[in-house]
Amino acid sequence: MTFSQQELKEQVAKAAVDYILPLLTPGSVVGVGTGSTADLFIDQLAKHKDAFRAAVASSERSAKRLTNHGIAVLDLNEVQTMPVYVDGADEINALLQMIKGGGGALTREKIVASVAERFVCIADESKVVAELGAFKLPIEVLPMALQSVSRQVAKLGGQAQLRQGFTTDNGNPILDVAGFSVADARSLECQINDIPGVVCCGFFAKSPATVALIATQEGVKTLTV
Ligand SMILES: O=C[C@H](O)[C@H](O)[C@H](O)COP(=O)(O)O
Repeated sequence: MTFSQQELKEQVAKAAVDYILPLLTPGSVVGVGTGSTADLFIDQLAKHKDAFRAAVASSERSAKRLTNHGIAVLDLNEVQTMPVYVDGADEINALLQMIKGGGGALTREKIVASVAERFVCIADESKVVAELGAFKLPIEVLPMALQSVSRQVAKLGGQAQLRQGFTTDNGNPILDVAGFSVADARSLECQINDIPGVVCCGFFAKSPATVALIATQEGVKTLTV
């Protein structure tokens, strides 16, 4: 029997809830990511509403899904710490460094994750890569800096393309950048962050995941560094 990608995502969403439940108390706030895998995690988390107090969402989309399940959603400014942040990824390597932002939520994801004690990445095995970079790197940019950032990105070896018809929850456009050589994702993340006008880039390399739960045809595997 071969599991579909959707079934693998469902399996890892369930595994994520099993993983985080021992970390929660009735007063805990859970950090919640964005995307199709995070959606399934929210659906599973909703079965355990008594195990925690509330959630902080990394997007309007996730906030709505949480609220629809009757889970209280707090503004991040109301929260000092969270035991865990759970989110998907577009790519993840053996160091648990990721590319995120395929859904455009990268900036809020990075912010919410930074407040949590652990980042639990949940993904199906198609997201695991030897080297980051086949997935175009999303960069959230201030509108006035689209062209200047694109030129700076070209100097770093990337070809930037505006994500058409899309603005983030913060009201900004996204550049999707192909062609980077990503031998050192951490260094490249810092270089991109330093470009004036960049709000956030989709590398999560300086602060990788704490643990990755990866759904495979042989079951959910737990990866740590
Ligand atoms: O902005 C979107 C997020 O970074 C997602 O975590 C990422 O795109 C993975 O999404 P999915 O679980 O739908 O593949």
